[in-house]
Amino acid sequence: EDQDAEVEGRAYMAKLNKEMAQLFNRQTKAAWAYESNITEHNKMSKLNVSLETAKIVKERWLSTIQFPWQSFKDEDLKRQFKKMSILGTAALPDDKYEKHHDCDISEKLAKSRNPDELKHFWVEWRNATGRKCRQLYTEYVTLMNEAAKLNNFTDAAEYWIHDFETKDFEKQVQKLWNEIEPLYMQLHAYVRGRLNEKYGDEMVPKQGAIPAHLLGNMWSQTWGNIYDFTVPFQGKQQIDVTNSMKQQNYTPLKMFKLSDEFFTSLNLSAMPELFWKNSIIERPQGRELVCHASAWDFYDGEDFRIKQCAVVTMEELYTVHHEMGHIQYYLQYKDQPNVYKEGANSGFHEAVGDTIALSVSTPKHMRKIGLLDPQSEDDPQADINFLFLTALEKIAFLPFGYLMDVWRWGVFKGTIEPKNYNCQWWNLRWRYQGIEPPVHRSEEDFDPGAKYHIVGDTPYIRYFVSFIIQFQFHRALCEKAGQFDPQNPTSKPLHQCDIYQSTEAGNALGAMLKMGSSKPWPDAMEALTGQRKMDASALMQYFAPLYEWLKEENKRTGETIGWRTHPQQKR
Ligand SMILES: C=C(C[SeH])C(=O)N1CCC[C@H]1C(=O)O
Ligand SMILES: [Zn+2]
Repeated sequence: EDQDAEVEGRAYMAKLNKEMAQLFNRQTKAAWAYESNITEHNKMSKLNVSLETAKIVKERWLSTIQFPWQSFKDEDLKRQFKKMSILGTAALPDDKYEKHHDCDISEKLAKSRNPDELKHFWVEWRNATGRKCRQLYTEYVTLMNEAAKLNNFTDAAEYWIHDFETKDFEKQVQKLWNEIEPLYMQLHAYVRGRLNEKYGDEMVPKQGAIPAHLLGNMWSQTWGNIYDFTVPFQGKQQIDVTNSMKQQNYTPLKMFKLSDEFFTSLNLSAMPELFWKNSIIERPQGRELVCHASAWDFYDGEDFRIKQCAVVTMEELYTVHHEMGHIQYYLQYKDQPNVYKEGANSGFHEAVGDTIALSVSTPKHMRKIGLLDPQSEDDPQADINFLFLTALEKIAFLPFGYLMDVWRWGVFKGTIEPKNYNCQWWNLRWRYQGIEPPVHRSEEDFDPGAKYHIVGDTPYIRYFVSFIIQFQFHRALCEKAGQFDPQNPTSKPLHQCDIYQSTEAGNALGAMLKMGSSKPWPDAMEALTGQRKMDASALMQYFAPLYEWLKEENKRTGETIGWRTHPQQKR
């Protein structure tokens, strides 16, 4: 009768996928209504719909786990049952589920060159956000661990890591970081040297950690905003194309159309009419909304949206491509059963747009689309400048992308206790990023809570994974586009590759994206790159010329590599 159970299971799963699609469509609509117009009414209806959805999902889960799916013959049907037998936070009783979805905070970004003003923004932001959330966060951690245990996980760390379907995942990401750390140390030493020149020994000690508020980003997670005074060779072609975009009257819509055209040039899907009708690409007047950029799948195969308060800058042009990458993934796997409508793993979903942006950001491509003077040529110094700007976005990010969930895994496992939340946060920030707070911090503060993803319950290691695998994707696509030769990697440098208009590359990317999560991610990785593991070699190959330059330059100027002194407790 196992045979009958499998036949019945197949019909059951087909029906369940259709029902889940409708449930998720309704839930996503309610979430969109709230996040695009924050009112008490929209908040309550989002919550009610979430509770109703959780109740139905839990009922279906109870019948799903009744099936003897582990003994089914059909591997694909088994995979669908396996995925559907993880209930997640819907396992929580209603009153607890409700509390788990609170403490959402919109975020703004601050940039200036006045250290006192920066310090003010840095401190005030944390007083207005994280500090208020510490107690709630502690309760959230308890609930998350409770939900994890209801799903037969030891704690929420195991539940989150389970998503990557990779045994020894934590070891793999630690190994990747160890391979990249020497490059990060060189970049850190060079940037600290420039900050020391600008702000002096008192504020930026030559051998110490870098004060967090001077790096051009509220969380010191990317350093692109201080490119102007840290660039290796001044006076070269201006690769920050923000001014060109403004001079050419770029609008947010034009930025999205530019990105759409890149995808169609690869023979990938154009954005459907509904996307242009339903998306929010500029901050609307007269209402509160969550401005953190996001891409939405409404699980009906037609309705896909981006919500972004886009402004005309180069940084935002990259975010546009990042979000459009999510939508492209949704479009490519829209015919999969509902249960497979996700990335091969969550890092894949974050990597698609960034991979495209690696081509878009090249001076070669910027000249093609008229944002860079066509006469300007790629002399070796301009080339280093370009690699340096990309490193400020990609290499500077890696320790932050790594430590965010190292801290949270510790919190969920209980190795980081509430009484040490902030102290352990700064220990990790010092150890991995070589930064320190500009003012004294105590356990009255809750600095992790100043980051959207921490209070928004969004895992973060996906971005670390994305920043590694996007270079593997880029290398494979460049090879297919005839713009990189693995036998002779320096003949066509990887960082100068632009896959624009290559249908070979686009077809290969599309084939991987169409899979959704229907196969374990190593199969998807292999389909595009021929590799079955995450591998830092593509990233190291991309940045090799910069790495060599940094080592020579830091030796020439006698920079100390690393940060000797422990965080001085600021008065
Ligand atoms: C753009 C998004 C939405 Se999925 C984002 O949260 N990112 C993209 C890169 C890192 C991370 C962040 O902003 O912290
Ligand atoms: Zn994303």
